[in-house]
Amino acid sequence: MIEVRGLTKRYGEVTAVDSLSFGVLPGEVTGFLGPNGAGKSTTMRMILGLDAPTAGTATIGGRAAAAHSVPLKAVGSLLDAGALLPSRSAYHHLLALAAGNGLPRRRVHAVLDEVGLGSVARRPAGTYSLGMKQRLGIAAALLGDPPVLVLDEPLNGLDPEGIVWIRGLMRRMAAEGRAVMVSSHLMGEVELTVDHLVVIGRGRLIADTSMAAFIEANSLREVVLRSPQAPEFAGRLEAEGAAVHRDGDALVVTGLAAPAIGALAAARGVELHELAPRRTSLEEAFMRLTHDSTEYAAEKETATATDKEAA
Ligand SMILES: Nc1ncnc2c1ncn2[C@@H]1O[C@H](COP(=O)(O)OP(=O)(O)OP(=O)(O)O)[C@@H](O)[C@H]1O
Repeated sequence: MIEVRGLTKRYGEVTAVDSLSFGVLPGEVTGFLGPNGAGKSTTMRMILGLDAPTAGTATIGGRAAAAHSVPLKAVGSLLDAGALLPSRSAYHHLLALAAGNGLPRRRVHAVLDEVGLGSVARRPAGTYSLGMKQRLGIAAALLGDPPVLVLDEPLNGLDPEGIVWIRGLMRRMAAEGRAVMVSSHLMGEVELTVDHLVVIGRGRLIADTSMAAFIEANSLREVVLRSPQAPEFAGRLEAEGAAVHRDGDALVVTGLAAPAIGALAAARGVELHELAPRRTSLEEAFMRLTHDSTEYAAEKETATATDKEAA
C-alpha cells in the first residue's frame, strides 16, 4: 500500500503540496482527483521518489520508493507515456528496462502480451500512436509485477477503445490485490472505475472517501415519470409526502423512491410509461467540491463578468 503523511512540497513561494495525508489500499482503485495545478503530479513524483519532499513522508509497502532494492518490483508507474526513444522498439525498450532491474526476459514477453502489443513489439516506438505508447508505458509499469501501480492521467488523449481498455486493466489489477492509484482532473473519467476517492485542491486534502459514500452524499434522488394520468397521480404522490414538479410532459418526483412510486401506481391502476431514477452528475458535485480551490477560478469569473458587461 501507499502511505502519505504530512507530505509537503514548496517551490519558492508556491506550496504545490500542503501537508497531505492519505492511504492507497491494496485491492482498490483509488482515484486521485483535483483541478489542474492542484498538485497531483507533484504528489505522485514524491511517492515515486522522483522529487524530494520539503516535509513529510511517502512510503510504498512501508519504505520510501528508492529504498526498495528493485524499485520496479515495488511499484510500477506511468507518468509521461511520450518519453520514449523513437528509434527503439517496444521490445528493446522493455528489454533494456528489464536488464537494468535484473528482471528476466520472460517478463518482457508476459507484459507485451498483457497490453496487447505482441504483434507490433519490433516496430520503432516513434511510429506508435498515442494509445500504443500508453500501452507500452503500462507494460513498463507492469514489468516487475509490482503490488502497487501509480498512473498519472493515463486516459489523457486516448480514444474510447483505449479508455475502456485502461479502465478494465485497472479493475483487473485491483482484483488481483494490487493497490492502484490513478490521477485525473475529471470525475467523469474515473467515476465508473474507482473504489475510493482522494480529492485535492491547491495542494490540500479536500476529500478522502469511498466512491459509494461520495455517490450517496451527492446523489439527489429524483425520479422521472411519464403517465397519461400524470395530473391526478401528482396529487396522490404529494399526499404521500413527495415533492412533484412538471418538466414538459414528465413529472419529476423527489422524496419517494422509484419502487414506492411503482407500487403506488400499481395499487391505483395508474398506467406508467416511464419510471426512471436519476441523480445529479458527479462531475457537478466534484466541481462544487473543488470550486474554491481551482487555481484559475478567479480569472474565469472575472472573464465571465466582463463578458456579461460587454453583452
Ligand atoms: N518544478 C516546479 N517548479 C515550480 N513550480 C512547480 C513545479 N512543478 C509544479 N509546480 C507548481 O506546483 C503546482 C502543482 O502542480 P502539479 O503539476 O503537481 O499539479 P497537477 O494537479 O498535476 O496539475 P495538472 O492536472 O495540470 O497536471 C502548480 O501551481 C505548478 O505550477
